[in-house]
Amino acid sequence: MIAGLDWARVAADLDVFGYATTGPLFGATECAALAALYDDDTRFRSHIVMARHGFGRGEYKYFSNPLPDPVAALRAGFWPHLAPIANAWNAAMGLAPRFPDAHEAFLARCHAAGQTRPTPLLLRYREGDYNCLHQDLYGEHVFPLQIAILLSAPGRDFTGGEFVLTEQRPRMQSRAEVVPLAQGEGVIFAVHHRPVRGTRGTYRVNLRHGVSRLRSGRRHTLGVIFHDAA
Ligand SMILES: O=C(O)CCC(=O)C(=O)O
Ligand SMILES: [Fe+2]
Repeated sequence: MIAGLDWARVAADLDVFGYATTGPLFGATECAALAALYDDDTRFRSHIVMARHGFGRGEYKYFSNPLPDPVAALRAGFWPHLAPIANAWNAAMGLAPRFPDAHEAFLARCHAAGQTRPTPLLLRYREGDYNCLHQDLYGEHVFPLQIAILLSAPGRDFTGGEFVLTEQRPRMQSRAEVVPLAQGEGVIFAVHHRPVRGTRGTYRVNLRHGVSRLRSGRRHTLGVIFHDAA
């Protein structure tokens, strides 16, 4: 399913918009099974109630190792496709880090720098909940792309609760995008910066992502971040 994506389209969308949708990655049954893990506290290393930190309203939990098979499979499966894009982005932005062919090798680099805690997470929102615009940076080592997968069915399980991205361009006003997702679909997006070609060369734009307020229902998401956390 990952290898079967139209990777030329994904790479082009990432370069033009800073994000790309994946089409369905999981069916409704797999989505429900992943969302149901939320209540199994043996699977997680920490639980964050967003309102306590000023992050918004709603909650999330970071998985502990070993990651559930589908989550580990997403990290390993997307990596070989995303690493070349990330390398091209860092080259264009004048950032030194380059990413190895195997995700394990990048994780070893994170771990050696003290970023040892796994970052994939499950999020749960209820009516009135939202996720403030943010960036998932957890230390010096950053993989510039991440994925969020919608596990709930929009319109049926919840209304509102749109995935939003903003892009802050140097000395210009910010631009917003709302990303429509189907149940089981993912969005690949820039964690922090992305390169944009201008008339005077390439510059970096700063991205943030979040979720607009749920009008009704309940929404679960799976977040896949490729760097581990300090
Ligand atoms: O719930 C969402 O769609 C966004 C989740 C998120 O912030 C993330 O996966 O990093
Ligand atoms: Fe996030």
